[in-house]
Amino acid sequence: MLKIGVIGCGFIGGQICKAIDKGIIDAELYALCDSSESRVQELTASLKKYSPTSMTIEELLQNVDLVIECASQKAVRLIVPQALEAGRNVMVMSVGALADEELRERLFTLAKQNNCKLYFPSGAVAGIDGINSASAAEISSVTLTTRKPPMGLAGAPHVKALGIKLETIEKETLLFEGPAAEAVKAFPANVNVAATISLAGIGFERTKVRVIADPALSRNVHEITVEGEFGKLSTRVENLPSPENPKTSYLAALSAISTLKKILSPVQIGT
Ligand SMILES: NC(=O)C1=CN([C@@H]2O[C@H](COP(=O)(O)OP(=O)(O)OC[C@H]3O[C@@H](n4cnc5c(N)ncnc54)[C@H](OP(=O)(O)O)[C@@H]3O)[C@@H](O)[C@H]2O)C=CC1
Ligand SMILES: O=C([O-])CC(=O)C(=O)O
Repeated sequence: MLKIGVIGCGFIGGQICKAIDKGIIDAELYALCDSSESRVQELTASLKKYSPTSMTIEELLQNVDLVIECASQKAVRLIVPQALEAGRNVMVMSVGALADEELRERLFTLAKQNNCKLYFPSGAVAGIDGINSASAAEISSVTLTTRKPPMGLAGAPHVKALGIKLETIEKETLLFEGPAAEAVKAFPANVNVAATISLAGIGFERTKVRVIADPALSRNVHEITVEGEFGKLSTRVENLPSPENPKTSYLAALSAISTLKKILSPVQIGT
């Protein structure tokens, strides 16, 4: 049975572990790692079937078949190269880290050299399948518009750097407009989806992103528009935010669970 190690025991990590524990994913939950040991213990205590071992990153990488990163962009830079060097397959949630071209090339080269797979779930958006298909021909434009309740954007470097007072925003306000390469740095915990869209489509410089704070919203809304030789594609998802981490939508965790099921299934549906 596939041994899974989860790095990051927050909302997404917790949902993945619970899905494995319930038998929704036919794999063994072998190890956990988090910067906070109490978070590991709390998650382990909530499980019924598995009692994964709390490990350091180095121990975890030596002991599992598939490493799941659901921690932070910083963690991707630290962990994913080591995991691939150790010959492990890796699922990455903090995809925004791949806006760094040097890191991206390194990870893709290491995956190839070591015959490993890198998985990037669709996350909190719909339409990655369509972008993948469309990219087999010419794509002329890709735009992501993300709308979140203002406090869902709290702590973002862009918000801090500009001194934006989120609590005083009274109407829909455009906070950022620019290429995905900049968006994922400006909002590292909010628009990782922009990175996944960039990887599937026309890259981090040509993918355009708008981030809007809207106090009228209670959901995280992601809209994608793609135009190309295939025609035009538009998707819109109104995501319920996680009650534990309002920056993250529930669908993002479900997409990780669904990707795990796909990895383990002999039947592959969709692009
Ligand atoms: N691809 C996508 O569509 C989406 C991606 N994401 C991204 O996925 C990641 C996980 O999201 P979520 O579960 O909501 O986040 P949470 O903040 O709920 O959980 C992340 C956990 O990982 C821990 N952590 C961070 N860095 C490290 C590290 N280097 N080593 C060990 N543990 C670490 C955190 O600890 P501490 O709090 O102490 O830092 C925290 O406990 C985030 O980067 C998020 O931005 C989220 C939504 C959608
Ligand atoms: O969960 C979401 O709505 C999207 C998100 O935070 C991200 O892509 O980083």
